[in-house]
Amino acid sequence: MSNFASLVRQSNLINGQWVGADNGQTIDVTDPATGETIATVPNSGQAETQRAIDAAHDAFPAYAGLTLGERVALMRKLHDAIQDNLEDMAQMLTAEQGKPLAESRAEVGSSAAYVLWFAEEARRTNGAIIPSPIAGRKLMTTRHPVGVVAAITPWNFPSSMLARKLGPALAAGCTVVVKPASATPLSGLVWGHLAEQVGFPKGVVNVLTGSARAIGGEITSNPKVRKITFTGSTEIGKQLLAEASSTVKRMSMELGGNAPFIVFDDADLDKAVDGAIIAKFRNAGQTCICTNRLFVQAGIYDRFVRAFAERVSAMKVAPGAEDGSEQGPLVDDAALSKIEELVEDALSKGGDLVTGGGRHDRGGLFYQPTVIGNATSAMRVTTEEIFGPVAPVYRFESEEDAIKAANDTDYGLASYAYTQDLARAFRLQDKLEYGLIGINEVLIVAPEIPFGGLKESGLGKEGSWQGIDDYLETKYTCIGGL
Ligand SMILES: NC(=O)C1=CN([C@@H]2O[C@H](COP(=O)(O)OP(=O)(O)OC[C@H]3O[C@@H](n4cnc5c(N)ncnc54)[C@H](OP(=O)(O)O)[C@@H]3O)[C@@H](O)[C@H]2O)C=CC1
Ligand SMILES: O=C(O)CCCC(=O)O
Repeated sequence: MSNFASLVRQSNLINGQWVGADNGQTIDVTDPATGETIATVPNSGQAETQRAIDAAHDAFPAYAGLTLGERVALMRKLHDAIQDNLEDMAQMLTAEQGKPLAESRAEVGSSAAYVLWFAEEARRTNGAIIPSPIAGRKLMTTRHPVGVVAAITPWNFPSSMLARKLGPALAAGCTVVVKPASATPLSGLVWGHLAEQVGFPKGVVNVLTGSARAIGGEITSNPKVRKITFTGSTEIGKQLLAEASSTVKRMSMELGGNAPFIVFDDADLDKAVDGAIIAKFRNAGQTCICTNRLFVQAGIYDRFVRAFAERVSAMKVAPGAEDGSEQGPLVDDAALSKIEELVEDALSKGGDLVTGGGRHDRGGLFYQPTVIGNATSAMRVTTEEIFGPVAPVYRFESEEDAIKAANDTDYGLASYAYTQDLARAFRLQDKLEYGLIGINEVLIVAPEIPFGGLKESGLGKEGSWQGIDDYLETKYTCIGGL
């Protein structure tokens, strides 16, 4: 476990106590690059979840009652603690998730940045004075923390996805129950450790691992939970929305994507290739804003595919902790099998294998960075989230055709386009049905921006001035008889 051993927590944090599962069972945490078990965490269920929710509920009045200055000071300390432990947290992330160390460092750095951003946003949770239409009345709104928040996070960005939820929740004055993904629980449990270390009162941050169904079932049905914030698959998101309807909770959903990456004839070819490499292969393609479909205009298609494939075939595939690794392993066997199926399907339907197309010589969960040319809408990769290092490239003729194809999906999270035509860029802004649009740029996420999907990609925004709104209730008060 090397350097990060001191940060590893192998128990749940419930009401300030580090405890195992009631049944004593554990889940193995493995390094996807080697298959080795690096830790075990509790396999908790409904009863532990109920206790964590009770703890958060009991801690809420006192925590919400802290002065703004006290809350901001705690948030700043949490930010500093993440910065101080950045390298170890990054190594831990790579060990359990597999992404290259450089990407893990960026993710943990961005986690700290979210905490700082929301510490500052807490100062701006203003209410309003409303001009009264009737004499003798004062009308006003005030804003209040929603109460207990449950955060369910995915394995692909186990640190920053939590930062976007814990940051606004704690800044707003909410208390939290966190359920990290079973594949990457250490990067979630460490937040409990750091929160405790910097002085958040017991019960404010609770973290528990275990059965998704049992923990999720308690979270959605327990009336003490006032808000659920989830990042993960659209399938589970829909299930949580349905289950939580019985207790009418606030819901924030960051779900799947099917990002188009459109290259027009007038694009700067080198920049488009650079962008496509990052947008497709970051985290081995396991990012909800990763490019799923590359649409390339006929006039530049051959040159783009040649240049792109050349770069793709030169990528260094290696364990994330190895120097210069550009693509690590996939997260698990299911992910690997799914990629194999999708590639087989695309090739059987006329796809042209330009590079890659199979398991990597490194064995285990490593897959070759892959480019498939002449992709068509009949292929599964057109409608399904690939979540792996496979790039299908489609040829198109006109801007209208590209926009139509790009929007032809139930998803609406991220989209990218390369063009040097300014008017076209603005047309794309209007016409692409996506929550995030990158024109000539792919690294478009930051704490300052509202991250969130349209259509079946989600509900609500994380980050930006909007990111704290979902953690606050607005109350309206009318004072009459003045
Ligand atoms: N939009 C995104 O960022 C992500 C998209 N995905 C997409 O989803 C596919 C499947 O990945 P997967 O990890 O299974 O994603 P899931 O949506 O299943 O998992 C995300 C989180 O939800 C939890 N969860 C799963 N089932 C339930 C439930 N019934 N109630 C409450 N919580 C639940 C998981 O717990 P546990 O880990 O214990 O199962 C995990 O913490 C990926 O291949 C990808 O296409 C996946 C992750 C992130
Ligand atoms: O898409 C995701 O799964 C999270 C993206 C986070 C980032 O780009 O920093």
